[in-house]
Amino acid sequence: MESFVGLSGPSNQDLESPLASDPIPDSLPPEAAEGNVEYKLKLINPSQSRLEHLVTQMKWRLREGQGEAIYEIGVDDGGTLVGLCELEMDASMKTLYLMADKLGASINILREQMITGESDLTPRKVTEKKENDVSDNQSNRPFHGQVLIRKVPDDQQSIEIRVAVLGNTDVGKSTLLGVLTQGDMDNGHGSARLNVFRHLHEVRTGRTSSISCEILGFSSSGCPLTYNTFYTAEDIYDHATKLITFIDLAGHQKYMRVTVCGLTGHSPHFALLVVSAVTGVAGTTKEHLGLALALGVPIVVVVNKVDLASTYMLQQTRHQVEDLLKGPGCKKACFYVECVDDAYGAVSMLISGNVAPVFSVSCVSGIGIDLLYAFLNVIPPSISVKEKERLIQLPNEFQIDETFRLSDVGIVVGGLLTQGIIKEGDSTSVGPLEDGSFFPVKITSIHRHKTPCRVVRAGESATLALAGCQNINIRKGMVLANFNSHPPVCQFFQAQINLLFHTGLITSGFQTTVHIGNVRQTATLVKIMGNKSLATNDKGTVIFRFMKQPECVRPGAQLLFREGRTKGIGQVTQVFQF
Ligand SMILES: Nc1nc2c(ncn2[C@@H]2O[C@H](COP(=O)(O)OP(=O)(O)OP(=O)(O)O)[C@@H](O)[C@H]2O)c(=O)[nH]1
Repeated sequence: MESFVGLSGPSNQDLESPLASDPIPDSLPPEAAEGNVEYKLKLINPSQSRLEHLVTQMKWRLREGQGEAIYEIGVDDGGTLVGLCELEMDASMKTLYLMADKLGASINILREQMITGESDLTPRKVTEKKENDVSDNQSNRPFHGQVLIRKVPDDQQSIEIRVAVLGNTDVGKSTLLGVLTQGDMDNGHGSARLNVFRHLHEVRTGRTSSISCEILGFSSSGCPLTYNTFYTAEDIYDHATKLITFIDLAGHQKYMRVTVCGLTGHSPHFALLVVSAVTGVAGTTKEHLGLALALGVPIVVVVNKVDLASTYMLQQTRHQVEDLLKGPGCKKACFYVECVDDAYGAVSMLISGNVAPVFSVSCVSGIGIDLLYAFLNVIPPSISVKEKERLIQLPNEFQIDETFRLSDVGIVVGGLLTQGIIKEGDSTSVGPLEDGSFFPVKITSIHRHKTPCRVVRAGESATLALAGCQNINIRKGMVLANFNSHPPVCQFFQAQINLLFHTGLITSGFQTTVHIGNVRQTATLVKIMGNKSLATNDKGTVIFRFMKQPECVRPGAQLLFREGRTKGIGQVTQVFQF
């Protein structure tokens, strides 16, 4: 484990010269056998058997991308942008439409660009003339096409991505979500954020204190579906082939606990780290970045409020962001997204892990918002299809992070299904109770995004109405699981930790708030293996004991702990079954 930027205490980051952003590559990396990206040099007049093979291949790429595949046309397997003349490109696109049509998939042309030479802007000639070449009598202008193919898997309503929104207080996180999901600009005085707030005191103070989720849909042609055109979340959910769920988190230090819970409990695929162009990297920015990195959540930076910043200010902020991202534990280069092509290119860079895309936007003038939409339309889930399928095969486990008692429905719980599949009408059990036991319950109805549905699969969040548990005290941190599958309930667990910051030494008896998934509880450090104490940056194997009730914790789960300025991260290595 490395020490993480922003979680390693209050020391100042080293301010060296800014890291230059990487130039856009002239060729693509070689085609990967796995994944959802396929390179095709050309697709001209295929025979029937070749067409069938191409359709099977497209189906496979769509499965790899969990419903989305990217086709790069005019590119050879090695990644060289060879290019096609206009007629070849048209013929290839016709074949691509035919292939997609056979699968009932939609096609969205992301870009069709002319390939130019490296040193000058002269279009590169297609040098090789193949047997099937139809380029005669055509201009030799070679094109490269990038196409998004989308087919929502039969057992899903839409392709879903969860995006956490992080950043210091007042940088415009709630406003940005308001603008993206409502489709209307802000007035600079908080008009756009009103729909995102959950509590009256948030409306009064303008400060987020709780976690709120907002959805943004995309149609199969890539159009954003917002409340500007749809009245309800249900309408958006019904019409979207892709759905982004934003998790708006609190920026103020006072609500850091809520922010940590949102990150650990909602398992976001990506995080938008919002920075104000005016105030730069300030307040909780570093700590939020550190939290996301510790949990392995890929980061996209959004520099907001560019309408208020002078060119000098914006440059200063960009330099600060570059310094922050190249710091220890992060080590990423910035990629500034300036046009739609960059927005699409930023996706593969984000996935490579070494680069963080940086958008510059204004929620008031609307600058850069279209680029964010373009990017969000094409981001893929950050877990592989194999991992998703593995999780679906496991016994059910639904992590509860919200509970409600509704007069007409009874007890309703909200949370994330981390493994397995649950269906309406299933019998399961809820726990652990104070004595570590589970209590049988029935799932009477399921809602996703305020819409009724019958099935939830691993990786999806939902709200479930439960019957048979009126007298049970259901709390956040509990799980729904089939008791026969022996969910790992423990009071004591072992973890490998990295103490990121503490003013002195921690020894046995030290108490801290531990976050593991939806679990948040004070725990006592009862033993440090092979050592008496740990200081800042020390790593060690320790045993924790939950102070109150036992919890359901799985070996391998990531762990965060904090108490005042003390911070640490780690991984559960063993649980001592209750
Ligand atoms: N001029 C301008 N003002 C903006 C922009 N984005 C947000 N604001 C204003 O900035 C203020 C703070 O915005 P919020 O969305 O509440 O900020 P936040 O990051 O969610 O703050 P917390 O909830 O405390 O974490 C509001 O008055 C917004 O109108 C922008 O791009 N330009």
